[in-house]
Amino acid sequence: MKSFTLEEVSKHKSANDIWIAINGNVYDVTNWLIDHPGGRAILLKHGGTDASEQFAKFHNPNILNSIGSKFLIGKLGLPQAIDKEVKPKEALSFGDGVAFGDPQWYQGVKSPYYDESHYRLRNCIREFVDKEIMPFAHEWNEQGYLPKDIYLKFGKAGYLACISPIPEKYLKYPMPCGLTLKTFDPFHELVLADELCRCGSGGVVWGLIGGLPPILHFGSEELKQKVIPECVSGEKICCLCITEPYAGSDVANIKTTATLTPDGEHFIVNGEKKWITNGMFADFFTVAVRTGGEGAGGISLLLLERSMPGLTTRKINTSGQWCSGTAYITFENVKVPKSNIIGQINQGFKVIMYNFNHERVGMAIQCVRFSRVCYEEAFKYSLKRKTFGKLLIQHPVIRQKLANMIRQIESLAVWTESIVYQTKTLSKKEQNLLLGGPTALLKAHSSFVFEYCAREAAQIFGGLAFTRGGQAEKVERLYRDVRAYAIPGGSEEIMLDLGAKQAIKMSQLNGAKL
Ligand code: HEM
Repeated sequence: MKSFTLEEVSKHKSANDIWIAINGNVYDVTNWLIDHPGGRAILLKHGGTDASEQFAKFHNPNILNSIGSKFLIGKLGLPQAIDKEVKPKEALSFGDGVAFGDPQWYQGVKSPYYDESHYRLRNCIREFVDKEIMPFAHEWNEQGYLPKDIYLKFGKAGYLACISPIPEKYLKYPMPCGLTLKTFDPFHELVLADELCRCGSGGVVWGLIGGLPPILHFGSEELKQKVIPECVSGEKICCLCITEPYAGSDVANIKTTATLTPDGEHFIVNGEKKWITNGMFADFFTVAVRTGGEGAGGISLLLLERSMPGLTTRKINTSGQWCSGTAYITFENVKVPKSNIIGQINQGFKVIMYNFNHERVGMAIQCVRFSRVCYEEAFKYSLKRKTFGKLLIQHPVIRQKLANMIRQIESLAVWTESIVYQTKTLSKKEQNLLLGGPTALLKAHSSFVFEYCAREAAQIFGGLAFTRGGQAEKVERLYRDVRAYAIPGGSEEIMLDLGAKQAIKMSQLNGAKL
């Protein structure tokens, strides 16, 4: 990149030719004068100068990577022709270094859960998110979908294979950062999801994560070959269709029917599904249907395809998660080959339940990072915004808010890691017995913490958090995304109730003297 001295920059300060230096880079903003949302006058006032400090007061630094990149013409060099090479100081921590803005183990605190392979994955995915996702999260949410390109990039880099670890025979691209299925553990999954959530958008995260687990764990080999390779490479998308207008957390009562044709070769599917994540973009639909009598024992899971006549998707306008394609889906006499059944007939409830704990822990992991994002953004802002002659952070009331966020985030993070460790070490049978209750309670706790942090961060940002885009972009968006963590995947109320009921059951099993 070309290098300019500040003296050279200072010669460009008229409306016809205006340069500004920000954070060591030089921008030619002549063509941006008319469009600049902060007005033309302020750019003219700072034309020809290093306006890094003033810029920091009013902007989300991300815009330098998105909008700013269009005007970037070079970097700010030293007055001498040759830049002196400055040796960076050995960083104590990984990331931005904001205490509690990243997990403790990034900042020198010892953890038993992570080894060199997790560090490597963390470093790769951070670079990917910073370059390919973070600068565009706002734009994608506003437009209401993720560009096809990002699925392909994410798939090609191997990350889609890490969401639920996929056997190597289905992978078109290798797992990232030298990982193999053999060395992969649930903490790699945690690191990946956690780092992905730094983008500060539940919509982006859900948009990228598809509904593969039922096929992966219970599909026939033929179905696996048909669906998994293309979904893991990012070419196709698979969604999970359980919830209906009449049955949300009450899964056992779904009404969509699948009736066998007289020749026994096909199912005819009729019914509706609601709030289906990725439903607008999906090529494959794993659909919970009623094939038998009432209740959990009459449910099966079927694979449907967009190309099947009678399947229609309609967009639902939601308050958050704007780019995850939430859909209302109708099935009118959709003819589905019998071989598209996932698992055994009338055993679908087990297939659905099989992944519930995994999904709930995943949501807790996301809530931990989203809470951190809210805290980190508010923390940074409180160090630059002044009110009543003092920085926000100098007001005890603001420090109280930040401290209350930290104590909740850290305790949630530690509990989440502890449960992830159980999923790594306990057998599936032991997990079913021991983890259902704690996982339900963790999931409920995580959305309470997330909601608290989003609220408090929004209060610190004030009016900026009431504005879409700009400095509080992430906080404003996450505040809207919170409901997607408090309701789906088992609402807070159902999770708390399940947790309490499991506590009673476990006490009896433990032989507690009650
Ligand atoms: C490459 C240069 C610049 C770009 C790309 C840029 C871009 C933007 C954008 C996109 C916004 C809308 C709010 C947001 O999304 O953050 C904005 C607002 C603003 N900008 Fe800039 N800007 C630049 C330079 C500057 C400079 C040097 C100043 C000087 C202080 C400035 C002052 C402002 C102000 C006061 C606002 C309004 C803030 C508000 O609504 O609260 N900008 N700018």
